[in-house]
Amino acid sequence: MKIPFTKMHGLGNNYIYIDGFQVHLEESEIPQLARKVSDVNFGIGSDGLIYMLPSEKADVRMRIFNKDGSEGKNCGNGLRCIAKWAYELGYVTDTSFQIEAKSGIVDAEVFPENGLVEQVSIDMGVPLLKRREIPMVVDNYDPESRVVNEPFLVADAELNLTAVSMGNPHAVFFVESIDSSPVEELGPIIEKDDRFPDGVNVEFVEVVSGKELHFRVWERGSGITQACGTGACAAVVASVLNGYSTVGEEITVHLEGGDLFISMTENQRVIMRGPAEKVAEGIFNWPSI
Ligand SMILES: N[C@H](CCC[C@H](N)C(=O)O)C(=O)O
Repeated sequence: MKIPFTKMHGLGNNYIYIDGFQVHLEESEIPQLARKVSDVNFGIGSDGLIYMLPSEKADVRMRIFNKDGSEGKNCGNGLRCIAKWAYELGYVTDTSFQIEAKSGIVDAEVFPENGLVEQVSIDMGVPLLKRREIPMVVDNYDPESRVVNEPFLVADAELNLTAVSMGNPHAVFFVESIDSSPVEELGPIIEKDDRFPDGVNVEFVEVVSGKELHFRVWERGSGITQACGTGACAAVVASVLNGYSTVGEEITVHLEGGDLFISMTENQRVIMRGPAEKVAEGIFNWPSI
């Protein structure tokens, strides 16, 4: 089976995109296809696969699969690239429209120039903050309680956890210096920690000021990536919860691949603005299983 694909990235967080308006994938083969296309040696090379589809609830639907084949519930960089792609392909004609992700529906706005989209704004909605919503194991905690600057001991390290769900789970740790943050050492351990029954994306954040954060990430199912849109949103929410940042102010998040501009509104909605870039188009030879 020859599958047309487009490779796009948001600040270096890159995926292989397949247009489900044109290509039908068998449900059972998608995880293996995601693993295959993500493999830089035996496939194409990416952080995962994103499948754009028609939606019955919104203008277009996004399904995201990590490098390991697991399906994510949301993807900020993916949403911006889907918004770009859907507009440029003519599946949407307005510059404001809705995208359905597994975790819910978001409002997207594109800013086309000569029919091409480079910048996208997404209203990511309201974060989920209750321990049971992250989700985290509650044990002897109140399931309705929030997890803000809570001691979190792991692998002999004494960290302080702020947990945020942007439809997908994030463990945010504030550190003195992003350059010495233990992403490689602790990311894979925390990702699979039993306290997170669905696994977790792991972010380390250095506060430069209330309006500027440095950020590194170990993504659930993909490992270290150059950027994580939902993670950057979670970092901003965590910064507000910890009193470093202020609601209503736009915060610059410096990720390894570049900057995202994120604000949390008075009614707790998280607005993310940033780039979406197309790298290549091609045909993937997929021996249907
Ligand atoms: N690894 C994430 C999905 C991708 C999120 C990230 N690439 C983004 O831009 O938000 C998860 O399993 O929840």
